[in-house]
Amino acid sequence: MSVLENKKISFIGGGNMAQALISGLIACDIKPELITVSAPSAETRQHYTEQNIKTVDASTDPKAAIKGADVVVLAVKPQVMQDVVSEFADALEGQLVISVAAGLSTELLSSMLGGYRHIVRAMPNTPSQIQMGATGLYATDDISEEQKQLATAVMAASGLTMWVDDETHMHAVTAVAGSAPAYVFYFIESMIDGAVALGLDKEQASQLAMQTVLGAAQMTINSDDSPAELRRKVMSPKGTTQAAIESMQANEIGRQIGEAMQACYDRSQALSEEMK
Ligand SMILES: NC(=O)C1=CN([C@@H]2O[C@H](COP(=O)(O)OP(=O)(O)OC[C@H]3O[C@@H](n4cnc5c(N)ncnc54)[C@H](OP(=O)(O)O)[C@@H]3O)[C@@H](O)[C@H]2O)C=CC1
Ligand SMILES: O=C(O)[C@@H]1CCC=N1
Repeated sequence: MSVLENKKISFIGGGNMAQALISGLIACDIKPELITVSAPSAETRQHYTEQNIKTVDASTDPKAAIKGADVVVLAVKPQVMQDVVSEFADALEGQLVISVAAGLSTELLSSMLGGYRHIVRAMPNTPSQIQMGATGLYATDDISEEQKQLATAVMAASGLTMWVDDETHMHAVTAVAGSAPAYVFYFIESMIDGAVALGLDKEQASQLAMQTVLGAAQMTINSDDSPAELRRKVMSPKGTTQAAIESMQANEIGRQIGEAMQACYDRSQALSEEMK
């Protein structure tokens, strides 16, 4: 029997990340009737009503999503987290709380929730929408093995899950998973622009770039070779790929990606400081 069987899961916030995770749950045959979304705007609520998901008007009845829930997923922006959770913190009665907010530590979340301790921190990414997500998870010693299994099941509906045992590693998870789809989209955008500059039309350029990234990513998963070895197998000596890779190396693209990830990591740390 699935850990999620008959579990009621409430989402506080119904934006991009909530929708991605809900899509995963529904694809795993979780009944929409067991899911509730709390959001202030009628437009967002309507979007979920159309999927047969229960909704709650966060501005008039913020505690309604908490009552009877087994799991409460906090999916609002870090900057509004304190205001949002203070509306319902005193209604929590042992539910597992999973926060997907960037930067906010379990200690800070606990203090925002008036000392509540059943909190798991998760950092998913938007490919969760197609069950191809990658989620890092962290729990304090207050979380039982059963609660960890429940948190794993909620997030695994959308893809890969990985627990870290040092909370500071959640900043690195954000840099390599949470924010990282955006780097790949940016890379694809740039490849399309490059191919258009070289004379292909946009449709041709898009199809070739997207299929190439998909194929290369799948190869890194299926192959016993490391990404570096796979790269070398494309590079014929004095061939076309060598010319491209040498251009990238001359421009220190690898170092620049590392710097971008450091900026992501630093911003994740700074968010936590700003919210204190
Ligand atoms: N987007 C991503 O790729 C990722 C995001 N995250 C984290 O997920 C969280 C949400 O991000 P994202 O989904 O992108 O943000 P969005 O802006 O798409 O969604 C935020 C949601 O919060 C809702 N909201 C605002 N005020 C309240 C309130 N008082 N009560 C209930 N809901 C409220 C909004 O409601 P309404 O629609 O009605 O305005 C909206 O649905 C953030 O903390 C972010 O760090 C984590 C990993 C990846
Ligand atoms: O950009 C952000 O802050 C959020 C967290 C990770 C992905 N999106």
